[in-house]
Amino acid sequence: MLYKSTRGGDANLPSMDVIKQGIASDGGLFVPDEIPGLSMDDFRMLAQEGYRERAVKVLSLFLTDYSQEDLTRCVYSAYNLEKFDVPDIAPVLKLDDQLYILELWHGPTCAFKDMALQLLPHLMVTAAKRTGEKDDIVILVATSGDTGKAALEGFKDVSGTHVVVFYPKEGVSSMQQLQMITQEGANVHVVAVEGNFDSAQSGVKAIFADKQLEQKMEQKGYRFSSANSINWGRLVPQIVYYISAWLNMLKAGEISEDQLVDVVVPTGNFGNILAAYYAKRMGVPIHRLICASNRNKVLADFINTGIYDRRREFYKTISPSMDILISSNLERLLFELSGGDHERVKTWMASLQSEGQYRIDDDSLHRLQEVFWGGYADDAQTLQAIRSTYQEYNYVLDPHTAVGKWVYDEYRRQTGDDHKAILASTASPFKFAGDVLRAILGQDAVEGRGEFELLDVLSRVSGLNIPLSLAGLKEKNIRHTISCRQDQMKDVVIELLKIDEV
Ligand SMILES: N[C@@H](CCOP(=O)(O)O)C(=O)O
Repeated sequence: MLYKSTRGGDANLPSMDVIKQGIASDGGLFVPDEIPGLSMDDFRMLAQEGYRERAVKVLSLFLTDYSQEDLTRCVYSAYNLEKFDVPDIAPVLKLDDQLYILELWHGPTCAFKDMALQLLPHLMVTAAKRTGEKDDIVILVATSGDTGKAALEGFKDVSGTHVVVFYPKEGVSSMQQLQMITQEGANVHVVAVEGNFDSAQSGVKAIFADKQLEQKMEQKGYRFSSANSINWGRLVPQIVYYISAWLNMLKAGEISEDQLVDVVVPTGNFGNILAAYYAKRMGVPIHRLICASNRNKVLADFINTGIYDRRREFYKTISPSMDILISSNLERLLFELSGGDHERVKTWMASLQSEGQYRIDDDSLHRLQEVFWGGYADDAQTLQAIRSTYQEYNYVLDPHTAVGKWVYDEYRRQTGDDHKAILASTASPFKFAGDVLRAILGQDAVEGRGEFELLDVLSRVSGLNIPLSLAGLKEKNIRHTISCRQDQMKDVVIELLKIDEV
């Protein structure tokens, strides 16, 4: 399987190069030349297997230059009980006869990002080794809260790699910030950026595009890569869990082989729902992909109108990981919708850059709306979804998953669609204990309580254990205090890596 850029530049690259590179040299994103399929016989066989075997099978279809032994080693090193707190890795819980929750937060940082970022370091190091890479890989990450910590945890002390994470100073939850600024490891740096996630992501992309800096890096024996979902190595592991969720339901007799299901994904950067789209293209009988936005509803508006317009107010919400107005991965979907027309993709992306908006053609919009449905929930609706789900099912949602629940209920109300649905649950409620408790118990229960006291209260209310990685933060020292403006990010990287020193 070979890969090419959505913008027509790089082509015919094997997956190891694509994973090492992160982003294409023309600024586009790497996509596979074709999307492999799974037959019903494959599905029947995989239904009898565990998460790891399913992962090896799916990865082997996309990452064809990796040997079976390498993929097996990578997968077994990533998904095990030292890293995840349940043997199923990504369990599916039946909420009622209609809705199934795919819990993606049983990894070390309590967010769905672990599903890919526990694996990516192994894929990256294997790629470096097998291709005879001489340079150290410097991974730049922009985060709205979850990717940063997951990347730090995945890559910490991985030899031959360095990680620099940029997060919006006021734009992540207190627990997310604490997770990042206490990060240990000799090869990691965490930097707060003035502005929002889009500032951090645009800053990182500008650094990737800086050819002069690239040359200086080369002289120092460094090359850049990404751990965001712009890197194809982030997306493939995410396809696995949608396939696995459907297989779990099939095996449990909750659905039959030809029964279509809907998939609901709360998303900001569009990577998570795009992975579900690829799962559908591979043969999982998915009916609708329901894209759930928070008040920053640029994606929901796009799906409903075909106009992507980021020229709007940016809101800080209680689902901060989705506070995003420039959704990087949409570019890959645009490539698919346009039938692989990289000239059209380039025009849309250029318009986004220069005008802050673009409109897709009617054919592409029609194809988009055949598969996707978009809706949104504001903070009040998010809190209400947490409260009602708790009251009705005694199940505690985190605010991001609650956005998904609200939008799903709205979708059913508006369309009458009664397919069974899988809701991607993207984070543990303990990461957002204050807002979750405010929804369940009211403001008074939260007032005056510190972050760790809130964890205790949530544990009592939910009957769940506090994840050890979050409880343990109490004892950790703060190690990262640097902050900068977006226009200083490049200098910060130069300084941290000592690139200018002779
Ligand atoms: N929601 C993310 C933002 C970056 O998205 P990614 O999927 O491209 O890594 C976060 O929490 O950091």
